[in-house]
Amino acid sequence: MTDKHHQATQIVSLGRDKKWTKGVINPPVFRASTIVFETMDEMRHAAKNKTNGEMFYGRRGTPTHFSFQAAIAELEGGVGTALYPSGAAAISAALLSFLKAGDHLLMVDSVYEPTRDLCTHILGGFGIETTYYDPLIGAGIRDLIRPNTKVLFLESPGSITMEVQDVPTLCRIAHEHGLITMLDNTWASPINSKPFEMGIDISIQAATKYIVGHSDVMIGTATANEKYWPQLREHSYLMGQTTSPDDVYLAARGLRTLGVRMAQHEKNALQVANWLKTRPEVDHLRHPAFDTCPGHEFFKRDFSASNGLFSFVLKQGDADAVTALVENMSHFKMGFSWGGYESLILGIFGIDKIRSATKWDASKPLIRLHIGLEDPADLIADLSAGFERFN
Ligand SMILES: Cc1ncc(COP(=O)(O)O)c(CNNC(=O)CNC(=O)c2ccccc2[N+](=O)[O-])c1O
Repeated sequence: MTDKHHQATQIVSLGRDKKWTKGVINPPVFRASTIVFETMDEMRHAAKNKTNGEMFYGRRGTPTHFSFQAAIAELEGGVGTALYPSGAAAISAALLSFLKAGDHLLMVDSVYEPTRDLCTHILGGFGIETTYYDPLIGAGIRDLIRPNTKVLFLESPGSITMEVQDVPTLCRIAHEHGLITMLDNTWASPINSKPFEMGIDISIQAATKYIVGHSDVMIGTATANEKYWPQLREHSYLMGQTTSPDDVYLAARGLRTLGVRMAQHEKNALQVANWLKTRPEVDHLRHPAFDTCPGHEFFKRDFSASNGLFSFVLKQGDADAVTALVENMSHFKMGFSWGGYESLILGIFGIDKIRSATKWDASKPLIRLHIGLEDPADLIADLSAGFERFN
């Protein structure tokens, strides 16, 4: 389990090796395509070391990238981190780095919808078959594994319906069959769960969210263990994946306050969630730290803290009532994404239509909240006024 004190110190110091920072606190922004060399020996040396932190060509990275990659890899507990222009790019690149025509992919049914669409509209076209599984399947995953199954993909918790998966059990069974395990670890961020300690081979972050923390950069990361890092790194490079050093600088800047921001998001969210529990309109909370959330027992075992993102289900309400609830808020804004300092609210419909292995009761509306850094009393007052409009 995470040593939170040591981790707080790690977050301040990681990636600030003088070979990259040149002595300044925040690694400078090195913008590059061409890197020039004085001699043929220098070029040969760079080519030989192009994959271990030496400058070779812009797409291989600059000290700005190397610093952030080292920080994320160490925080997640992996060997190497590849960077991508978005979380969705990290997901697609990780899958395409290891899947080929004829392979079979096991994908969690509660996955972020665009990931589901990637499987349907792109991987399917490449002859890669996807089977969706119940996020709470646990050891039952064994029955879905085929001779051509190559990857088991997890997202825990699911970013809308919040089911927490039994990651260690799923990884153990996947490895008995030689599968590669990939986890969309965005909700935990690199600090609130340790995917490689649970048996994950590749951990993916939509760093766009909590790592950046200010809703102003799109960026993704994929971190691999020793066995899969060379292939992830090289296949991502060959697919042309690269990130702007300016975006990497802003992500690295966000990383330094990740711990303190996440703690405040968690504290604020728990206060709002406990108030929602008292509301007669609420059927149940889907917040991993509450026992009404599927997989709550796995949250208690595998996570060191929660954050600001959770959902709740209303006992009833049609689209007009939900619209009245979520519109005209003073502090909650409606927007896709989460993990910034601002509070967001989404009334999400049609979840039953993006499920293949599980059933979703669409008669009860789901509201997803991202609890930001505002005063929780203001957020509760906002929601209270929303319920007045709802009723
Ligand atoms: C768990 C997880 N994993 C990957 C990504 C993609 O990251 P990126 O945005 O940097 O590409 C995300 C992005 N999250 N974005 C959101 O939650 C906003 N919602 C949506 O984009 C969306 C899209 C289609 C349908 C429904 C939703 N929705 O969540 O409401 C994520 O939540």
